[in-house]
Amino acid sequence: MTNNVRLRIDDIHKTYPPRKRRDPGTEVLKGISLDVYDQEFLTIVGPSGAGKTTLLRILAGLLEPTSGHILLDGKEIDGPPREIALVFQDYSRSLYPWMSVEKNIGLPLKAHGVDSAEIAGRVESCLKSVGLEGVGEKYPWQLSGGMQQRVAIARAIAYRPEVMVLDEPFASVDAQTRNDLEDLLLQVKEEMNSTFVFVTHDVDESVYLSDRVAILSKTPSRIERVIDINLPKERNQLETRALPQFSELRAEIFGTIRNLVVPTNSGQAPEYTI
Ligand SMILES: Nc1ncnc2c1ncn2[C@@H]1O[C@H](COP(=O)(O)OP(=O)(O)OP(=O)(O)O)[C@@H](O)[C@H]1O
Repeated sequence: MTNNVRLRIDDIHKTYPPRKRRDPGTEVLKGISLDVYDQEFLTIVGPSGAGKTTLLRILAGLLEPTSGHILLDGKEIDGPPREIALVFQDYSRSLYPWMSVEKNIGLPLKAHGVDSAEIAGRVESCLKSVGLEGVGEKYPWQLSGGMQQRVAIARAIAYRPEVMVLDEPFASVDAQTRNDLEDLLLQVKEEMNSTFVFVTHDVDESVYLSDRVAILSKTPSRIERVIDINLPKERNQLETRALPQFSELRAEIFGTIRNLVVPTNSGQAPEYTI
């Protein structure tokens, strides 16, 4: 992580328009400001429905904010910038079932005019990076869920993005695959020096992966807190998660979210899902 700001989220407000008469609309984001530094891994967590996906879609240029600005390297974005690659939770919808794995990975490159020899080289090396050598000619439906999500990650990294934006990418895979994919992301980050913006419901995952964790408040949301994850840079599923600082950080994040959902003096049992 450097001190250079890669993405600036500047006073973003978002109100979804009314869906029917008398509906006042849904105010989701209320003044979100946050700098994302070059080469950092920033994770956004918060109560369910806090607007995490809304914020990611805005910063990837897929959704217009009601007001505010997103600056990438100091320039305002007004559509999906080519420097940003996206990975969503639902890999079954993000891969085209009628295209082979290699065609799926090469598609965005082709769309940007990269020549076919270069595409073939990048597809091969990215499949290798995600541990899927030799599956290029298969179709997504011939692969397990975890493998399909690896393909989606390979497609994003083939693009060599400056910024990778990932919305709960591991929510639909089993626990072991999830841990493997977490380590894969950290390895990709090291190799590519990219900046990562990640959303998860899993507090432990946020601590394990991140340099910083931003916690959104309830809707209409603001940034409630940003927590520095001062863990050793080298992460390891067994050792890192066993560190006392790891437990302290997760307790701090859980505590912050719990207080957002149930006031501490309410006497109620906490009822929240994140
Ligand atoms: N297109 C839309 N039109 C109207 N309201 C919407 C739309 N998309 C999302 N919302 C509402 O905005 C709020 C925030 O949704 P969003 O999906 O951004 O939250 P989230 O924090 O990602 O949720 P979750 O934690 O459940 O994944 C929710 O109340 C949702 O119902």
